[in-house]
Order: sequence, then structure tokens, then C-alpha cells
Amino acid sequence: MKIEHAYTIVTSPGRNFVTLKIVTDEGTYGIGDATLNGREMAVVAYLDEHVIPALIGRDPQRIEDIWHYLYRGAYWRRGPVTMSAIAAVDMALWDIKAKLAGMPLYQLLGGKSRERVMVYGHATGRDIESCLEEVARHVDEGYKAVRVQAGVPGIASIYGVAKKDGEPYEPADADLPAEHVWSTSKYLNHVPKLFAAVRERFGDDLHVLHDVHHRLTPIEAARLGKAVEPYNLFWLEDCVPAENQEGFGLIRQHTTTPLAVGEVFNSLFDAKALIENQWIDYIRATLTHAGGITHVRRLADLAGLYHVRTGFHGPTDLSPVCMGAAIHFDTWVPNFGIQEYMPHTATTDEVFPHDYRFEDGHFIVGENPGHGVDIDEELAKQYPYKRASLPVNRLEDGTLWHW
Ligand SMILES: O=C(O)[C@H](O)[C@@H](O)[C@H](O)[C@H](O)CO
Ligand SMILES: [Mg+2]
Repeated sequence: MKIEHAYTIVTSPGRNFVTLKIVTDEGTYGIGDATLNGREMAVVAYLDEHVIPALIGRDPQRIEDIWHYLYRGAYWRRGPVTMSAIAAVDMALWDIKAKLAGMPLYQLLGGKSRERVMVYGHATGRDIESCLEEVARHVDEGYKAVRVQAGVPGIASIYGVAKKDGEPYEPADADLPAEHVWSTSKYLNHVPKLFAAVRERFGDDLHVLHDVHHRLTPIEAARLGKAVEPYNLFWLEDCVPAENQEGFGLIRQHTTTPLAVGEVFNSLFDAKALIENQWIDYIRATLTHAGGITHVRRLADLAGLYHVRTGFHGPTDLSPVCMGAAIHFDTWVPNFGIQEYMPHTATTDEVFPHDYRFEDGHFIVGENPGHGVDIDEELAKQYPYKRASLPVNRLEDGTLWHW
């Protein structure tokens, strides 16, 4: 069996997605998600120019060999563009292999470790009251876990909060980066009040999460972790930029609030010290940005040795293809923690028909051979690409900060 042809599909049903399709000479095909929010066309160029030509004629069953051909063979290893391209190939090849085996992907990985996959939804609001209403809506819809993000008095626009209450949150909201203004002190003074209000209204059993989005220093993160300890968060996410993994060691000395990190990681090596020192509790690197199933499975195995669980990134800027493959992975992986779930739009779901489903706060994995997601190429053509950039962030004095 050989790879006969492969091509990228860029579509924008409400937001940009990049999909790689690999077709064998026997007609079986697989698809992978190659979406890198705000840098989509960089991955398309990498795939079209440097990957696809080298795939033609190869045996699609040799997933491991092709992974190393694209990783070790790249010379310029790692990085989000390279690893998203490798991930898309890997996801498509696992899809093909499972289809050839006539089984859902989770079976090929090792079978079910659980019947269903707990997810967390996103409750956001421009102020505490409107945020609490969103939490209530999620509880009514059956969610057992909710991420809580609210506006901060004195900060005009903040990460994670839609421009209008009730609207979906899409950060890549402008052709070139919008500029936001940030105040750490206003944020740190406000967040504990948000979680006091959540616990007051919803009690102790609801899992609540919060995303700091890379904006604090380690000692500020330690202060926040301590301040929210009375509210027993499921996790505090991305509390500092994680290039300096040792920074998490300092946070760990001061607080028992569980820590999650890794949505921007693209290889196991970004998290190795964090995991081996048990500085974190959840690893967020997901299939599309961290080299696909072949690599993330190794990351999950390392994490499992140190009590670290998976908590895959799952915003609307990863396509249903990534979500589908992730749910198979989540169904299998022994050290599963939780799966992020921002529902895609109905239009996106039409472009990417899939067999996974949401039920009572959980995902139920599909039983079709492969990862259970397809792409309607004719429909996809109706939604042309339009550049969209993530914002940048500045402190009140104009310093370019972390977004
Ligand atoms: O926890 C999350 O879901 C993430 O932080 C997203 O909101 C990112 O900002 C987005 O995926 C960037 O493209
Ligand atoms: Mg995040």
C-alpha cells in the first residue's frame, strides 16, 4: 500500500481551519487537523512545500517511521509550525490504520479505560453577575466542570471574555493583532472575589477552573494560588509563561492549588522538567500542536509516572478533527484528567461531520472505524480563508506583555 496523494484544505466556517487529507493507492483516506491559530498559512506552506512531496509513495502503515522521518529528518526540530504539520500527518495515518483495521481509534490505542470523557465548558461574563449566569447555564446543561473567566473592573478587554455577554469567545478577532491593556494588580485583587461568588452560589461539588493565560510572574502566581485555595479549583492554568519551567517550582512551594500548563507546548521536552519535578498536575499539550498521537502518547506515559494527568486543550480554534481524535485518546489514556470543550458552530459541524457526542457533561466516543471525523470538501470551499490574528497585550505603561 502506498500514499498516492495528499493535500491541505483551508476553510473558514466562522474561523480558519487547516486540514490535511492523505489518500492511499487503495482508496482509503485519513484526515488530520493542522490548525495553528493566527499562523495557519505557515503550516500550510510547511506541509505543501516540505512534507507532502516527501510522503508520496511511502507506506502509510509505517506511522512511526514517517514520524521520525519528519521529526529527525527535519533537522530544524520542534516548534509549533513543524509539530502541527507532523501532527496532521500522524493523525491522518492513525485514521487510515484504524479504518484498515475496521476499528475505532481508541481500540487500536489499547481499548477503553473509561466509558465517557469528562469535559469542562467555558463560562464567561463581563462582570461577576453575568459570569455566574453563564455558570448556571452550563450546570443546567449537565456540565460537571466549568472554566470561569470574568471581566476585571478597570481593564477594558480581557482574555477569555467575549465582547458581548452570551457571544462565543474568539480571540483571533482582527486581521492584524488588536492591542489590549493589562493590569496585574487589578486582576489579582479581583479574581478571588469571582471564585468566592461562584462557591457561594454553586457550592463545593462543581469543578471550577481558571485560565491565567501566561500573565503572572511566579511569585504573583503563588499569591493567586494561595488566595483561591479556599475555593478548591480543579486547576489554575497557564499562570506564568512556561519557557522557564523552573518557575513552577517556586509556585509549587507556596500553594496546593492544582496547576495546568502546556497548550502552547509542541513537544515532550517543553514539559519534561515540569513533569519529572511534579511541578504541575495536568498537561494540556494536545494532538494538533504537539506532534500527534505518536508523540503525545509518549508525553502522557511520562506524565503518568509522576501523577500528572492529561487535560487537553480544546478550544474552537482546533477543528472537530482534533477533537474527535482527542476523544479517542481520552477514552484510552490511563492517566486522563479532563477535556476542554468549546462547542464549535453548527456551520463548522456541518463542514466536519463527526460521530462523537456530548451527553451530561461528558463526551461519548464514536464507534466508526478511524477517529470518526470527516470533512465535506465541497461545503468547505464555500468558506474562504481570511487572515485573523491573536491580540497582543500591553501593560498600562505601554510595555509589551504576555497575551
Ligand atoms: O485555554 C484555552 O482554551 C486557550 O487558552 C485558548 O483560549 C487560547 O487562547 C486559544 O486557543 C489561542 O488560539
Ligand atoms: Mg488556556
